[in-house]
Amino acid sequence: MNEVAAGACGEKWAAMRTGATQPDGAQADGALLAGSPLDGSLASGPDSGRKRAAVEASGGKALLASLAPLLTEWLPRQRWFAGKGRPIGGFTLVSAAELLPCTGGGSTVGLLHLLVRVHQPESATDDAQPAGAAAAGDGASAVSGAADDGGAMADGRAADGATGTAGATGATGATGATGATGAKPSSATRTGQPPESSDCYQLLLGVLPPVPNRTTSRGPVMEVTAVLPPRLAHALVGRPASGPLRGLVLYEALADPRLATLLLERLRMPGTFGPLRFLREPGATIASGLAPRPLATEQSNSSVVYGDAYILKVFRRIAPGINPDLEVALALARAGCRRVPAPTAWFETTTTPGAPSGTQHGGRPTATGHGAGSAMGDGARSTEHGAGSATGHGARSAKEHGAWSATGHGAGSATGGGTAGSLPVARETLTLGLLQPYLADSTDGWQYALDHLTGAAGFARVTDFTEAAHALGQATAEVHLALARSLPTTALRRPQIERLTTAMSRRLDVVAGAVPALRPYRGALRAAFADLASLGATGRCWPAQRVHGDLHLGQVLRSARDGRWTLIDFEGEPASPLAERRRPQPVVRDVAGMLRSFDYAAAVATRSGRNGRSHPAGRAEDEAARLREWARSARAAYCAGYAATSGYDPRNDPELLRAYETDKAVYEVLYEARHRPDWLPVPLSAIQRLAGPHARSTT
Ligand SMILES: Nc1ncnc2c1ncn2[C@@H]1O[C@H](COP(=O)(O)OP(=O)(O)O)[C@@H](O)[C@H]1O
Ligand SMILES: O=P(O)(O)O[C@H]1O[C@H](CO)[C@@H](O[C@H]2O[C@H](CO)[C@@H](O)[C@H](O)[C@H]2O)[C@H](O)[C@H]1O
Repeated sequence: MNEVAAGACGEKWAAMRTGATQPDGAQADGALLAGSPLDGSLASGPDSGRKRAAVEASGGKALLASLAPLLTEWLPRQRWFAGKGRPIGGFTLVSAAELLPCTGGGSTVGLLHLLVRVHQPESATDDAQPAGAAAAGDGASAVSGAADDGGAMADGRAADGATGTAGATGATGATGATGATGAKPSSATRTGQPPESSDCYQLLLGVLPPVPNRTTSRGPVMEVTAVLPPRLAHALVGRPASGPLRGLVLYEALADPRLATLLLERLRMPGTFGPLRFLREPGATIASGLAPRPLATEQSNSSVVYGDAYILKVFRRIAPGINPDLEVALALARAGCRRVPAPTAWFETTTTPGAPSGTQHGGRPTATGHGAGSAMGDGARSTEHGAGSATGHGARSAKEHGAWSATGHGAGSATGGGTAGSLPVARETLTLGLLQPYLADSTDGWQYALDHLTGAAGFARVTDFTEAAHALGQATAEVHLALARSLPTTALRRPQIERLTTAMSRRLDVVAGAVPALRPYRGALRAAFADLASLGATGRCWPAQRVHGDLHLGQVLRSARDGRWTLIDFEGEPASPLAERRRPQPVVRDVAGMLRSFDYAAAVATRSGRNGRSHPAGRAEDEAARLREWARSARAAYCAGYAATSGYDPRNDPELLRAYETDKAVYEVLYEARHRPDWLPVPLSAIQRLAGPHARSTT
């Protein structure tokens, strides 16, 4: 099995395959496996393409083929997997790196870092646009120079409608394998194939070595007896039946304190490791020896808390470009805003434009196109960041973005055979993880609100929450003011408002196409967008700026000590393309998000009942009225707090607010359908109300 070695990367995988435990009990050769972790030089250099090609032909392909059945079964069960309800058609290996050697010869656990593109048949939901952001495009362009066609595609899809196969490059990986964007439905249909889309996910897998369980005259024999200890049983991914990791046990690495600790160590001592770069904010220090614990909470990514001092968020669905969670938090922290936990450290990788086709398993072969587009394929406007490393992401860096956006990732692959370097496609940073101070004495707003609503000890009075909501409005306004000072601002005039409302309507159509329960309300909901469009047509103009983008009660932390609110998670709507999330938008977008969240909390409390018990029939109505009143007073207090700090009361913009609330509820229908189907009735109950005859008057 050594014959595949061509370049260090290939050798590595060949060695792994040689050394991997054989099912027949043949002895693994530990010496072959004891090499140091993959060398950063593999990620670049003159012959990296040759190495990549070799690996694609060998280890990467075999690895992916062996992981495919496991991932097909395991991924849909993950909270963070955004493709629930659609079959998985295939995978592309975007990058692979051993943070710890993963072969079976040693006695210690391995750690495998993967970026894997998951191909799924297209559903109507894949066309869903984040309406608010799309509309601000013109304004954003005025600042950043980015072109705006009002039609950015969802993550993972090429922008060019003529693209027959998706553009493909990869994050520079230790395997050098590349990822492929999914083909657009229209083009795929043209090729006679069912349309598909794809998303790139970050996986961190622990690799458990086999244990010696037999001794012969030649020494101990490794057999496939590796079993996860009971404390990690829930983290099992599976056991590959073939390939370089054949017979080893793979599991979710973040569940294992040893492996979670290793990640923190990498962040403590910044540097390049294979395709990964670990960076630290200048001046920040990170203590060692902090015990990790995975966070068990409702979230779209995966987080680990270290010794109650730090929290590391490992992003799951990876899009090209700096993640706004890092970008915005850095900008705010560097501008002196104390309402966000200042980023301490982060890790990232870089896409490689023009790399050869990816290592693909399953799905259609055409999905690994040869275009010069990005493997991460965030649509035509996803290359905004240029080659800037995360260290260069200063508070004003957004003003410099946009230079490459007009080239469009999809464009290079229009022929299905764009050549590397033939287009000025920038290398892009992909933010993979973010370490921030952990606010141990805090409760997130969602829990805090539910405690009030369900009458948990000390939280019984409905009125208690209004004070907190007022303070939350003030905190939101403070952050908005700081964002307006630090990052680009613009104005939304008639054309942008038209685009905004068109995008909102389009998102409504797409989500209704995917979630039948939404369909009966479509016409009535559209009225909210039409009212805003009419106002825009009269010449009304709204300021736009960088905002949080997905503000809700789960994104705010309240200190138990002094009631102070902190805002977290500036990632924006995870289901929306990154380029759109980074656009200036009206602050009302965030306000609407929070107002929807008060409604969500009341609806969830209604569903679960006080203290988790259902109500006697006679009291159910009283209780529903109490919860409605809770949401109404929280809403009023929040807006009043916002006005007190900023001088702008969002309630004075009822059309804008209603349009954004409606759009948010539509987004929530899609989000819940994709991530938490059980929760779908929550946004649907709001949809009913927003579509009802009183909707205009209740804003
Ligand atoms: N700095 C922090 N301090 C304390 N808790 C935090 C911090 N950051 C996040 N959390 C907790 O983790 C949860 C998920 O974090 P979030 O950034 O929203 O993740 P995701 O983007 O995956 O949804 C939050 O609701 C909060 O409970
Ligand atoms: O926190 P994320 O950035 O991952 O946001 C996504 O997931 C949220 C749920 O975790 C989702 O928020 C919805 O549910 C919340 C309660 O769990 C509620 O507070 C929000 O108001 C509601 O929108 C969010 O929409 C989604 O983007």
